[in-house]
Amino acid sequence: MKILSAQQLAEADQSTIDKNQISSNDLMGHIAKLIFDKIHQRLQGSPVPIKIFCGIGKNGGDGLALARQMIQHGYHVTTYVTNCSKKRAPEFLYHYDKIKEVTKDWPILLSCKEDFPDLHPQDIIIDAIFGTGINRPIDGWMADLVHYLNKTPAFKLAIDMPSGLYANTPQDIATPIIQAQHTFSFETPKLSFFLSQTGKFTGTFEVVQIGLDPEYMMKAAPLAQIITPDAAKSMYKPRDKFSHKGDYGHVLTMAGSKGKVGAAVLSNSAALNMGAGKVTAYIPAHANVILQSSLPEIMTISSLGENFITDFEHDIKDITLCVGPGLGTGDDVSSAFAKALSQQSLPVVIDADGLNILSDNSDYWKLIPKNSILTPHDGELEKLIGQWKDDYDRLEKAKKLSIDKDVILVLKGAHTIAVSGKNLYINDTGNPGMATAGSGDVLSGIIAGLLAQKYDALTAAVFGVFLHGRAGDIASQTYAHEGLKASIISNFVGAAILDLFRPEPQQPQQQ
Ligand SMILES: NC(=O)C1=CN([C@@H]2O[C@H](COP(=O)(O)OP(=O)(O)OC[C@H]3O[C@@H](n4cnc5c(N)ncnc54)[C@H](O)[C@@H]3O)[C@@H](O)[C@H]2O)[C@@H](O)CC1
Ligand SMILES: Nc1ncnc2c1ncn2[C@@H]1O[C@H](COP(=O)(O)OP(=O)(O)O)[C@@H](O)[C@H]1O
Ligand SMILES: [K+]
Repeated sequence: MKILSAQQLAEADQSTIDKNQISSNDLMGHIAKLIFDKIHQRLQGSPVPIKIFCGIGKNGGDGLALARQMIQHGYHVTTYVTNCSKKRAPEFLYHYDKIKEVTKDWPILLSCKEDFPDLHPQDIIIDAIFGTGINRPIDGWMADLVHYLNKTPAFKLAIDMPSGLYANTPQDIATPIIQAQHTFSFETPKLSFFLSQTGKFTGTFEVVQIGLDPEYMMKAAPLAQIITPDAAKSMYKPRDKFSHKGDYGHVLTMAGSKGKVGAAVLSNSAALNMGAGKVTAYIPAHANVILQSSLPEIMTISSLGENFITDFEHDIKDITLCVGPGLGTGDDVSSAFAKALSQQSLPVVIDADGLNILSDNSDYWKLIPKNSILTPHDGELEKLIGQWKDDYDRLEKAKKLSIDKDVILVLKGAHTIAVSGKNLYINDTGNPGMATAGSGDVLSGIIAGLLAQKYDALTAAVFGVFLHGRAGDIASQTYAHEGLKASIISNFVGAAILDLFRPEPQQPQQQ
């Protein structure tokens, strides 16, 4: 699913109106009905007090159109209008007028702090103050209103976006922004929903397909794409009946050091769980027994170094190299890392200490095969690209590195983002239970497992991240977030694959 900018969404809106010969007012009425249906499905006519706060732009118009639907269906609605400017959108004025048809209670105008209504914890607050048209921080008494709404424990539902949040440009998050519990986002989510500084303001979010012009949507160059379950499913390659293990590649991991052999166990085991035909662990000598007894399915090659890998010699052909988990960064390890890389021509996976070695030895960049996949968390990323000003700067710097070095970056986080040149692929699976030691090692093994099975590098990165997160989601239904461990996530990779083919849950019937 494409993520478009606020400007593109406004153009798509205009193009829809132009082509379908639907007026902007009617489109807004249509959207209000879609949102009403979703709210009605949950509230089922409950007499809970609903307070809708409307701005004076189109977002406010959406709020007024929704208020009309809700009043018509017998909900207890009070509508407020933030009277902050004389410059009211025509759509706002139209729906402001239309509300007269369903109620004698004219919307209450708010112009200063003294006008703020009493709020109660059981109220439902609908935020339709600003949407994608916000162009500066909210200030004055409107800032007080946002703080006032944020202070109440009442449930806050944002229309299109939490007011105050920008869709796709940097902002100071200390400025007033509605903290919503849930957001209905029109047509696509906005880029800010997925970034660590701004994503928290939406609460959970849901995309409402409002039927914007398909031609515009198809042609528009996205800011980023979200990997949907359907997209992930289309990446899957089923196995051939008459295949053998040689058809599914050979992962060779270069991982582990004294005290961090578990990292090697986790990445090797994940490569197997992902379906690599063969897996060999290249490890420090002391780790041999540990690997052989914990993973009977793998083969091992011991380095001469007892506690660290100090060299790289093997006689197997056509390997997919996965290097870095728990490796250490000493001089001997670094030269073994360089030697391993210099023997590769196909994409490799570089994680953890592999990335740290690379940051310390810029001349090693030339050894990295084109389309290799680098999987930094933010600490490792900062060493690679330097400090960033904000989340958008982080993405720009990552794009530059990806282009300059011809590699794919997997920026790990709550929404992991794969960066391939100027293209961004955002992951929407996973949960905070995955913030646990070793879950990144599992990801590196999964991606290497896919590369070995001849998934192209970008697919291996994007699909691997999707499956890793989905495995964590399915496992957390049994283990809760707290009980998730990296090895459990790894053991649920198969369940994540099966889940790709689970039938869609039936939507409840509308009344
Ligand atoms: N394609 C789409 O995405 C569609 C969007 N619609 C709605 O239209 C919204 C965008 O509408 P608008 O462009 O009218 O924008 P908004 O409703 O977000 O408000 C913009 C108005 O507020 C003013 N303003 C901006 N920042 C302000 C601030 N900090 N303090 C005070 N005033 C400020 C602007 O000058 C402008 O007058 C979307 O969020 C959505 O709710 C739908 O109704 C139709 C389809
Ligand atoms: N809050 C979260 N929500 C979803 N996924 C998460 C969250 N926190 C971490 N993860 C995922 O868990 C993994 C952690 O990797 P990493 O930090 O390298 O851990 P380690 O070094 O312990 O292996 C990444 O894939 C990351 O995307
Ligand atoms: K809003």
